[in-house]
Amino acid sequence: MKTEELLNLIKMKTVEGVVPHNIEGIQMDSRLVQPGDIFVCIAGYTVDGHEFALDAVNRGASLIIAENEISQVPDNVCVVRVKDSAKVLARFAHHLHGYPAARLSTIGVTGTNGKTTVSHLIHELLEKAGQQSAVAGTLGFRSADDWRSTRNTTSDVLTNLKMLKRAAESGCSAMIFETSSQGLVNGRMWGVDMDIAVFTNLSHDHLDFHKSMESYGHAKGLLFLQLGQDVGKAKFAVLNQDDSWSARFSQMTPFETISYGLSEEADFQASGIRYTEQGTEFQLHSPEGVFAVKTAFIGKFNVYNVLAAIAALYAYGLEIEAILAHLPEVYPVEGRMEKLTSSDGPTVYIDYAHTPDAIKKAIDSLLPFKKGRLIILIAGGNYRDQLKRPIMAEKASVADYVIITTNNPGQEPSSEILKAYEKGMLHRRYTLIAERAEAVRHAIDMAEKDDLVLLTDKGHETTLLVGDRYLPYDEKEIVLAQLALHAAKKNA
Ligand SMILES: CC(=O)N[C@H]1[C@@H](OP(=O)(O)OP(=O)(O)OC[C@H]2O[C@@H](n3ccc(=O)[nH]c3=O)[C@H](O)[C@@H]2O)O[C@H](CO)[C@@H](O)[C@@H]1O[C@H](C)C(=O)N[C@@H](C)C(=O)N[C@H](CCC(=O)O)C(=O)O
Ligand SMILES: Nc1ncnc2c1ncn2[C@@H]1O[C@H](COP(=O)(O)OP(=O)(O)OP(=O)(O)O)[C@@H](O)[C@H]1O
Repeated sequence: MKTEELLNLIKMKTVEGVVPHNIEGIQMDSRLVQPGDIFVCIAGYTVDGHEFALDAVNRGASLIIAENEISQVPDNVCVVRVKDSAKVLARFAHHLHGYPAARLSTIGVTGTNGKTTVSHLIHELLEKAGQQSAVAGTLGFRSADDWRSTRNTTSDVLTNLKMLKRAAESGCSAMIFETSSQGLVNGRMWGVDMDIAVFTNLSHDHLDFHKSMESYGHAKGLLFLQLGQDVGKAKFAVLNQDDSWSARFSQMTPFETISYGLSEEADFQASGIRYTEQGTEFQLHSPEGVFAVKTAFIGKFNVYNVLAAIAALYAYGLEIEAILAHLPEVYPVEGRMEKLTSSDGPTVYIDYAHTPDAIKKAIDSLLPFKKGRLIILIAGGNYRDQLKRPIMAEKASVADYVIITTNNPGQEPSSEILKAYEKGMLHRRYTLIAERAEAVRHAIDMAEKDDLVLLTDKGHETTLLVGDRYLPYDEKEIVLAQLALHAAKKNA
């Protein structure tokens, strides 16, 4: 592409050196630069991209976008000084790649809990309705049989563009993005003009990053600004009627709001809910009438997730009857209330609950089936949101027995992690076990046949960060081995 065409997109700039006639591509990581590329210097949280400008030049970058002065750049390389290089990155990259977001419907899902579940439900139901779809989030990028891991829940601008292009080129009519608050604040979604924005819920998390609930809520609200202002288009905000943040998010967009929840005011309302260990049934009150709903997802929080997905698909244009016809065939993703049993042992659930609200809701979802004790394992680590730890322990205290352990302790001393959780305990029926695998084995070992064991915080993850190393870790394998041992002991 002609360099001039790109440079004309921005006004506030100072151009130094020789402007190359054409440019080949654009990178924000010097290590990926190819000859003829633009390198954009981003001041990160751990390092400053400006420090890698010379590395990029050595790899063939012909144009550098920078906020600060770059010294020692050869005369044949052009340096364009701008106010905000992250914004320039988004504008240049989307222009260079031909705006792939405009070639399909984009659906963003935000909220503290439920993003992966709702995104997965929307993706699966679209596919079952015969619409090719792609999804990007905590579990990576997925489109048909193409499944790739990603570093973040919400990827950087360039990775998003790659995924969008792949989805558009393979014929997808929709792409769903899990949009984390950090991703929104860092502008990782800039340039993606959203068609449907979905909000699940907001509760305590990530306060190490956002500092207050007010700024955390503001960050989530940025998704609704990404619907834009072109009221000539059919766009929708799908909001949780029962979460008070929804009213504020509705004010951020001119587009129609479709609400869901358990309260009667919701456009998509669930009533007469019946919980079983196999799934959930309820009556759906919708703009198209009342329907019977059957799903394999358990617990009240999943009623919300299912309603959010139905409302989003209605906004997308599917008929409610068609959505519901396929719903019983959709199963939860790995590590979300995943049930593991053995003939004479306890029932074990592996779950990804890692916020106080998720712990409470995961427990609530199991209480209707509790015959014996409920044993819960809670954990955290790596200096992540330390304020939520005692609150998680407080919520976990509803269980009959609590095992406090670590998850991805990283560089943080395990004893400090355990102490922080211990502070929130409301009773003395708990134990502290620093090593996670040992804690999991202990939870199963102490359980009887009628007991329920809820293991939280690990979910689908397959590694454990200890020190600065990611070690292989498979919670499911540990559980199955321990259940087998439990059975062998019983039969001995
Ligand atoms: C704190 C934070 O948000 N960090 C994100 C940030 O990284 P960073 O600022 O540390 O980047 P950096 O390593 O300092 O590098 C700065 C610049 O120098 C460049 N560089 C670096 C090295 C080099 O040799 N050459 C070079 O050019 C880098 O490419 C980059 O452009 O930008 C990166 C690229 O977008 C992200 O991958 C990274 O997420 C890290 C891994 C992370 O853990 N983030 C968390 C807070 C997060 O965002 N989590 C949410 C999920 C939350 C949830 O739902 O639970 C998420 O969306 O993942
Ligand atoms: N609607 C909900 N309300 C409260 N808790 C929920 C809800 N949906 C899921 N959870 C809980 O949160 C955990 C994580 O679910 P999910 O992966 O769908 O959320 P997420 O927002 O994508 O999380 P993350 O962004 O951290 O990956 C689940 O294992 C469950 O315990």
